[in-house]
This record gives sequence, structure tokens and C-alpha cells, in this order.
Amino acid sequence: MTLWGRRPELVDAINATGVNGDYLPGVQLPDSVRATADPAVAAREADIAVLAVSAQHARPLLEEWRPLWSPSTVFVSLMKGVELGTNRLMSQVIAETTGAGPDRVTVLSGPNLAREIVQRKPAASVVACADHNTAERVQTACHTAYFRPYTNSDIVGCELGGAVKNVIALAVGVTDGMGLGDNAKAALVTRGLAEATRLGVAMGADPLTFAGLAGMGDLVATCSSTLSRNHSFGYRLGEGLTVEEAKKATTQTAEGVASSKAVSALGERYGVELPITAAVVDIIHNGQNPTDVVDALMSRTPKPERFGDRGREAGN
Ligand SMILES: NC(=O)C1=CN([C@@H]2O[C@H](COP(=O)(O)OP(=O)(O)OC[C@H]3O[C@@H](n4cnc5c(N)ncnc54)[C@H](O)[C@@H]3O)[C@@H](O)[C@H]2O)C=CC1
Ligand SMILES: O=C(CO)COP(=O)(O)O
Repeated sequence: MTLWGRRPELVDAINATGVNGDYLPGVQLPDSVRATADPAVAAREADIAVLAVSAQHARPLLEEWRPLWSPSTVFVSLMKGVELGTNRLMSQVIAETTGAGPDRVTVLSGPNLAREIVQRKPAASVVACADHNTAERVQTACHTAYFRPYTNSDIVGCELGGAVKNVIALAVGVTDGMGLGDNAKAALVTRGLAEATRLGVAMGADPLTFAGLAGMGDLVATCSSTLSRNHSFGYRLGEGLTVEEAKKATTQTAEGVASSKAVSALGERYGVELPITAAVVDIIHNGQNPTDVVDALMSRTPKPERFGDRGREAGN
């Protein structure tokens, strides 16, 4: 297995020590993992290419790498974000920049905090692809004694579940940082799931996907774990840090920060109300105070909980 990294000094250190000290200090990588700074070397023998850069940086890299892939390479996206500007899901970005058809583009998503997986703690996940044979191939490739992937044909639902949960985790982080309690957290998780489901259904996803690992599963893990960068970022805002201060304090990618705007734009495009996402955008991108935003969220017009109840579709 070949790992591509953009910094030659980190690549050399990984090859010399078997440890990726900048991202997973103290974790010994399997002997089968070799690192390279040359994307052509990484792509050359890649039957399966696993893509895990931050979502906002994926397109330029993939465009640069377009000539490197074999016509049969299968792509696996681990990226849980929506591209700003185009509002494209990562599977769409991959298809556009590699020319791969739907049978070669897959998404791996679920409650998969990296730090727990490298410790070989048990985890389950979903491999989504329009083509069941490809999904099964990737499922077989990543199935281990501690990692159990399921297949799903609903790529939009799985991908959106992963992207929207990061936005909801930011919101939960904010209320946790403000000390607003577990009732608030449970309300945000539950209504956040309703929000993701509404948007997903409007985009053609199966609502049941959101009750699965890529929906509810990932939402629960991310909103309740101190390992989550999105939750931690929100927590810092809730404690009173500015957005700039929270960005400085966050060394890794918190996808929901940029993706909240793209998810909000998808809501507008599909005519779906996304009040929690709008609240996150107000705090992170519109400079609003978390206390005012929580007050505004709570004082919205009362609504039925369920879709279609009393003849109208419920918002949050
Ligand atoms: N860490 C986790 O627990 C999980 C992460 N993910 C997803 O995986 C994706 C990557 O996340 P992490 O690896 O955790 O983030 P990270 O912040 O640890 O790593 C991001 C990687 O992208 C690289 N990168 C950043 N800007 C770049 C650029 N302009 N050009 C090339 N490379 C660039 C960085 O060097 C780094 O290696 C995200 O979409 C995240 O949502 C999904 C499941 C779990
Ligand atoms: O996606 C994740 C777990 O499934 C990781 O969440 P964070 O990006 O918030 O750390």
C-alpha cells in the first residue's frame, strides 16, 4: 500500500520510522505501508485509490493527477465536505476530475474517528456506490477484524450524512461550550438528523440511509466525542473564542466550517429549510453572537415535528 504525502520530509520520516508523527504520533503503521511524495508513484499501481485530503483542496489536486490513473482505478472518498462555490459532493468532484463513471466512484462514510481506528477499536462503516459489485470489492478490501463495512447503493445519502453531521457537530460544540446541557445536545442531534434527511430526500437520497451508520451513526460519534475536530471547533466558539482564534487553535481539518456555507446553499437550491445550518453560518461566517443565534433558533415559529403533519412539511 502506498501513501502519498505532499511534504517530502514527512514522507521520509514515515519511511524511516513507520510513524506519521504529525498526524498520528505514537502509532506504528503496518510494514506494508510505504510513503511517497510523487503522486505518479502512488497512482501507478493503484487498483483502489483512497482520497482523504480536505474537501476544499480536492479539486485542484485531482485535476493535476488526472493523467496518472489507470482506466480501471476505483476511487474511494473519505472526504466529508461539500465544495464551496460549486456546492458539489466529493463523489461529483471525483467524477468530474478523473472522468470515472459511477461504477468506479465510491464513498466510505460512518462513525470512524481516525484515532480510534488506528488503535484497532471496533468500528462499522458504509461503502456506498451505484454499482454493487464495486461496493463489494471495496468492502472486501477494507474489512478487518476491527473494521466492519456495510454496502449501500445510496451514495448521495451517505455523502450528505457525513457532510451535514460536521455542521451539526459544530452547533453541538457551541452549545456544549456554552454549557447549555444535554437536552440541547439531544435536540440538536435529533433535529440535525431531520435537517440532513430533508435535504437528502430533496436531492434524491433514501431517508432510511440517514437512520444508518453514515447518518445517525456518524452524527452520534461526532457530536459526542472530544476527538471530533468539528465538535472541538464549535466548543471553542461556545467558550467565547472568536472564529479566527478557533481556527488558530485547530490544527487539523474541521470540514463543517467551510461546508456549512455550501450545505446552506444546497438548502436554498433545493428549497429546503436548514435552520441549524443557518445558525452555524450566522456564527461562523456572519459574525453573529452564539447567544443571540441560540435565542433566535428557539424563538422560531412553532412547527409540527413530522414531515407532512397537519398538511405541511415540518422545519426545525
Ligand atoms: N480524521 C478523522 O477522524 C476522519 C476524517 N475524515 C475526513 O477525511 C478528510 C481528511 O481529514 P483528515 O485527514 O482528518 O484531515 P487532516 O487535517 O488531518 O489532514 C488533511 C490532509 O490534507 C492535506 N492537505 C491540506 N491542504 C492541502 C492542499 N492544499 N493540498 C494537498 N494536501 C492538502 C494535509 O497535508 C493533510 O495531510 C476530511 O474530509 C474529513 O472529514 C473522515 C472520517 C474520519
Ligand atoms: O468524521 C469523523 C468521524 O466519523 C471525524 O470527525 P471530525 O472531522 O469532526 O474529527
